[in-house]
Amino acid sequence: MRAGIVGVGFMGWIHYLAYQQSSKAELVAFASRDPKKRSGDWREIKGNFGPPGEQIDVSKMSVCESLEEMLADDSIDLIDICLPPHLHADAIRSCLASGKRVLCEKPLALDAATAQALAAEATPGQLMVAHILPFMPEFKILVDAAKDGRWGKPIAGRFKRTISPPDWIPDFYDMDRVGGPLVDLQVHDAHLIRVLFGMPTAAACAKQCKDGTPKFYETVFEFEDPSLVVSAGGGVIDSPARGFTHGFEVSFEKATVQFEFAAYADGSTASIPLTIMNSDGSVERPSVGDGDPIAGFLLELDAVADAVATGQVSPILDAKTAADALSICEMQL
Ligand SMILES: NC(=O)C1=CN([C@@H]2O[C@H](COP(=O)(O)OP(=O)(O)OC[C@H]3O[C@@H](n4cnc5c(N)ncnc54)[C@H](OP(=O)(O)O)[C@@H]3O)[C@@H](O)[C@H]2O)C=CC1
Ligand SMILES: O=C1CO[C@H](CO)[C@@H](O)[C@@H]1O
Repeated sequence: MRAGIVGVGFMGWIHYLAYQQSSKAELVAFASRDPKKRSGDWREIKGNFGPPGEQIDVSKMSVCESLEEMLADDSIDLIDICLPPHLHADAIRSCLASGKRVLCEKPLALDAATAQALAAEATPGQLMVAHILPFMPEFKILVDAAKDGRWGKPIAGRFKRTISPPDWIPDFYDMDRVGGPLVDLQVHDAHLIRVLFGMPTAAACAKQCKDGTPKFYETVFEFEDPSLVVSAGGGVIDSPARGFTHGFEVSFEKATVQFEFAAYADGSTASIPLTIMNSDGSVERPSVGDGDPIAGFLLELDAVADAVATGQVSPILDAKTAADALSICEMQL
């Protein structure tokens, strides 16, 4: 698969690193407004995981000033949209109109109705959404187990995702530009909940707001099956001390699976490693690799390349499921 990235920021850089490791997906182009980045100087890119940006070799790539310029290149199979959320819908529509396939970073759009419309406008398999959790080894085991039934059905889940104030993201609480912590952050867990448990029918959400946008919340979801016990919590705490934490405890009929990771401002980390508590009382701690954050993105891009090659899109990348994730976020507004 020959891909071109639009938007060279944190995710553009992380995707770039994953393309370098892929044998299925090749990055052949990128579009950036910034002449420095077009010259290969990506050193000022900042994010909250992975290595810092570097000087990259652009000599074998098609370097564009705009998405439109990249869309004119017939040799590109897929546009990889790494733009801020408020630009996703227009960029996707331009790509669809040019007949390009698209991988768009989460959230698919700023609201569920737009996301559903985009999913409907795309031809089958044309639009995919980069929800990363199901490709991260600690989370992938949940999706694999729900699919193959190794521990029976998933019956309960508690999900947590909390960050410090994301001062590096302009307009974070603006629902028309980023969407705040529900749409920008909890959407990861919302997508996972949708994949594992199906679509909730209602949500009871306790929340604190900033300028009318939910900032910190704890939510219990209802499903058609009243026996499912599923909750998600987190948001933004008022301190830079703990930059990021995420985790879960998910019960299947025959096993409970636990994981948590936290990164602190002093450079320390803490974790509950992936742990499986079997109903017979045994405890397992499966190996999940060396913790390289690029590993999940590599699996994600390879799954996208497989979809482009075969026409069969993994349900994890499905645009309608990504739109459902936004509906789950909106249930809590
Ligand atoms: N899957 C995950 O774990 C994560 C996903 N994300 C998602 O990835 C997406 C991008 O986020 P992130 O990389 O952090 O954002 P950044 O701000 O770091 O990068 C976005 C890039 O888009 C381009 N851009 C910004 N504004 C404009 C504009 N007005 N017009 C055209 N281009 C613009 C810029 O690139 P240039 O200078 O090259 O034009 C900018 O560097 C978001 O949807 C976010 O939610 C973010 C973090 C983690
Ligand atoms: O996972 C993430 C970490 O937090 C950021 C701020 O909400 C998100 O954009 C990102 O998707």
